[in-house]
Amino acid sequence: MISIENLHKSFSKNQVLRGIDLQIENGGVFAVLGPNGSGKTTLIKCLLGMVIPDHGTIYIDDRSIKNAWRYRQEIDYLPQIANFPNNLKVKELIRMIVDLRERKGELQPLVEAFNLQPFLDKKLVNLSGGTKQKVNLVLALMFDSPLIILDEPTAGLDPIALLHLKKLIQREKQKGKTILITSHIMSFVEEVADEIVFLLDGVIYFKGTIAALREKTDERDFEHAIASILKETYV
Ligand SMILES: Nc1ncnc2c1ncn2[C@@H]1O[C@H](COP(=O)(O)OP(=O)(O)OP(=O)(O)O)[C@@H](O)[C@H]1O
Repeated sequence: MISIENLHKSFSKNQVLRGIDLQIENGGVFAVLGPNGSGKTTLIKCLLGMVIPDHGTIYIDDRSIKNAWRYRQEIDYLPQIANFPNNLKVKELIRMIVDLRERKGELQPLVEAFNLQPFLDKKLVNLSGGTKQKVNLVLALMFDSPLIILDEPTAGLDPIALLHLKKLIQREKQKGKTILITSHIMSFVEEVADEIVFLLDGVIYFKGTIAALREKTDERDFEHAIASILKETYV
């Protein structure tokens, strides 16, 4: 279980997280939502130890992550923007990540799902944006960790790849894993998420099911429910 208590993070005068309290139970798909710049990636990076919070504590399975690092071995992560050396071939990149993680990983079914076989000998610089995203998804899903964090996983994917991604997320969920996702694609969130966590003004505005959000906002569907919250912030 992830437990976050009173988390604060500012970048100079920009107070991004202003007291996040959040509990994520083990098992299920949780979508972290919020407008651009609301701090979704910052929150995720705090969980991964890539951003150090100014204040507050994060526990994963009852252990504080402060000054710990081993816990990261049990997390698979798809960054929003992955910056790998462009002159590497896809198969070289995969081998490098396998070596770094010192785990074997299950590669072939994912390569097949995303139809990446023809690209394994190609350099990253020569791949399209969507193909790069498929490679990054393979790297994020191949290690069978109990916690998977996917920052904007649908970015650039064609409809077939999107279908495979949804299937893979369901498959990982059925194994009892906890999957955190950020996305601005509401139809995707509606299909895959068990619960949503909505970040607004640096705090958790809402955590619960989509049905509960519809009720809270008195809107007939998910997209309108989200729009009604966002409208308040755009005024
Ligand atoms: N390393 C950094 N240095 C300075 N400011 C940063 C840094 N990282 C994030 N920020 C700022 O923090 C705020 C939140 O950014 P973050 O990327 O967490 O938002 P987000 O909710 O993920 O946005 P989006 O939906 O656009 O991906 C933004 O104003 C951003 O400019």
